[in-house]
Amino acid sequence: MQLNSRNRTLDLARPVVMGILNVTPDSFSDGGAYVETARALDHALGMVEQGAAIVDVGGESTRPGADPVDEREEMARVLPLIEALRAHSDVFISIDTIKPRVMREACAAGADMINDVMALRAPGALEAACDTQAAVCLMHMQGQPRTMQKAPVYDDVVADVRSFLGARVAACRDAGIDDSRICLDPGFGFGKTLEHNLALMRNLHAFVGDGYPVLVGVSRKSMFVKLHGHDDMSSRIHASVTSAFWAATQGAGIIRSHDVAHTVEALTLAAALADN
Ligand SMILES: Nc1nc2[nH]c(SCC(=O)O)nc2c(=O)[nH]1
Repeated sequence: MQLNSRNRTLDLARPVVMGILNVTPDSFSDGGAYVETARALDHALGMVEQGAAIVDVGGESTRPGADPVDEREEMARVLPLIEALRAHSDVFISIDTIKPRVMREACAAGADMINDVMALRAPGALEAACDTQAAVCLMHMQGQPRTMQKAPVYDDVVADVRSFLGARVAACRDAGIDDSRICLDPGFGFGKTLEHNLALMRNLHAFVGDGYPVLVGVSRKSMFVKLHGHDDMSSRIHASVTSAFWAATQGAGIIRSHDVAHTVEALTLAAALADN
């Protein structure tokens, strides 16, 4: 299994880690820590050193309740970092954005992948993904970040999310985006209760069976607070790393994580235990 962009191929024979780099003042987990480009670059290169195969750059927080950011501000945050990172590393760079203009400018600056929590539904997003020839991650979200956690409801969350992603894949094909550039993501915490998230985790093999690399993003998310009945960062990190191990055993291809070194270790153990 691999993921192609216009001039890079990501080998997914074994699951890889996508290191999260939020250059946003309000990101829930590390908001504001890496806003200056030099510090952000340092952190990105550190994650590469720890074994990240992808660095996911985000300029707009999509945590529940987050305020939207205009595209000029978002580009001001992400483009200097993408340019600097491209100049210092050949790591796969993804841009975590829903805005077509930001997609285009980020790819022109050196990004290889568009990570879109709206699955290219914004007007112009499919065209941007097609024209840039970037790899794309299509993620499921029910509703909008500001309100998605109010009362999410599904007939059958696994079937509903798979059906949505299937429809988005069809839209990508119609737009001329090759299957080899697509990965899929159930969107943990994006319009899901704890029970919905657990059902999706339990059924990751079904998503894997749909034939596209599966990206899993549970890192430091509040679903673990509800599961464990208490909230501290180390507890969220332990649960995230354990989930990474589980996802790897179920065939996930990409694990999105704030804690790269620990997640790389979990995937190394999963590979060692697999009969491959
Ligand atoms: N593909 C993908 N992209 C994401 N961007 C965020 S933003 C909130 C956070 O960093 O937890 N979450 C995800 C995720 O789960 N999947």
